[in-house]
Amino acid sequence: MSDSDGLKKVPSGPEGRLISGHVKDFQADPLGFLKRVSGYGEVAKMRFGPFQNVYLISDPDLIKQVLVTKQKSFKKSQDFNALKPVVGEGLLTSEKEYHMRQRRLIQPAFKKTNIRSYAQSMIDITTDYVSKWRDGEERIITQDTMNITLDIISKTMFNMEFKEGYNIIGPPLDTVMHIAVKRMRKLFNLPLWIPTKKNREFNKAIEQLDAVLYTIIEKRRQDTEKHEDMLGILMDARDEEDGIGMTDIQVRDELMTMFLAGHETTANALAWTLLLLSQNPEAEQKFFDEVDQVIGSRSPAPEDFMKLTYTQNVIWESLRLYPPAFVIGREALEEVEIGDYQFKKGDMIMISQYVMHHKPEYFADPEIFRPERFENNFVKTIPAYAYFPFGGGPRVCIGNHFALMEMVLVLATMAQRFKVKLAPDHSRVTPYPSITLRPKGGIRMIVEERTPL
Ligand code: HEM
Repeated sequence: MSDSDGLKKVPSGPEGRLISGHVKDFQADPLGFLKRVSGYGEVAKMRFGPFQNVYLISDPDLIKQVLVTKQKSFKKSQDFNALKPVVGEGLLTSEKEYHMRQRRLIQPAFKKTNIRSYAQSMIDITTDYVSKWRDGEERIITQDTMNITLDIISKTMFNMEFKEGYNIIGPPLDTVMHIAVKRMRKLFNLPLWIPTKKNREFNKAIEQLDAVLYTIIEKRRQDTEKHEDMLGILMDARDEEDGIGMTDIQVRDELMTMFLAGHETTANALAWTLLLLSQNPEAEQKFFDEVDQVIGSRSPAPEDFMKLTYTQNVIWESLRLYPPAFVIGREALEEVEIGDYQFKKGDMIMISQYVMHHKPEYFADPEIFRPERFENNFVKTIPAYAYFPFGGGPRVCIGNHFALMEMVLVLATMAQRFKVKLAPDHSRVTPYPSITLRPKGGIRMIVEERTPL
């Protein structure tokens, strides 16, 4: 059986507006809207603008088909084009053979053994950062986690120190991100060569970032010493098949991609985790007990990561409730069957980690923060792609191990000295879906000194 759209099974969905379809509903409350739409079934239909059909897929097996088994029939959704002026043809935005080649070249920088060597920087940066915290002071914790993760990515990528890194890259990166998010959300953007105020601001910030990155690359090209940071690994990488390395433009695109993909996601996850721990005293106590038992009063060490198993589960549970990447988009490159559904070339597919991670079929009491649920290989007991904070298939997050290790070590290093609690006059913290899922308006917390056992 097939309907007029050529679909074998016919998805339903909410009534949309005549011209704009569901764009306004999505923009007004992306999370609430996606949750509502998923109620229409494993595949639900929406429309963005007059002609763009969009389907939300909320079944683990169908998700696996899109991300893994039939991934060749899809490309990343068009909204990623808004990021191209920033990240060029970096891993996040490139496609097909080009993407596969870049991924092969970059993968060694993320091998577990290499990530281990970044672990000490993660600990040192956090230790140094929290050494300036004062007992009882109120801090904007979302800003702190952003500073720490930006510092970590600057240091592990090209050995750049925090002040240097943040002062020159932070402000233009903020401008670029702010405008890029707006461009991603709009149905239509004026081309960047039209000199509107926003376009001029955007282009200027990109020029500033480029100036910094090309100077660093140029310096490295002239430097004969071997460097163990990510930039060193990227610049030394040679393709197994043709023996060719990356051009300066490719290195620049990949560095910008790592900055963009590699700090805001982790910063938000850390901020959510600190909030969740402060709201769940039992879990918080278990977490402190583990940190005290494993690390005590000595300096944290990279090997502690493997022993901090409860802390790892705290992170998994936080990524479940507030997945920083809350939705993945794909566009069909050709007619393709997914389960009993047939999609047409140009159809857009949405897959939402936020929706899937809150489903009671897979997660009992889905709104409750319970790190223990991840014990005993829990993820293996639910269908693959019911839980996937880092995506899946050939485009799975390349920084997944890096991020997990970073979050565990940052959290444990902080907890060794401080406990945080929400500022008493704080209103309820709600998620704000920007490119990543941020705590709306930031989080202010009081930091209290604690003494490890
Ligand atoms: C909690 C932290 C993080 C989360 C939740 C996260 C999530 C994701 C997800 C869901 C994707 C797949 C997007 C898609 O399929 O469309 C992705 C891709 C990517 N992530 Fe992450 N990420 C995190 C941290 C990082 C870090 C620390 C780095 C780098 C140091 C990084 C670099 C990348 C890159 C380069 C891609 C593109 C990979 C490709 O397409 O080949 N991410 N990330």
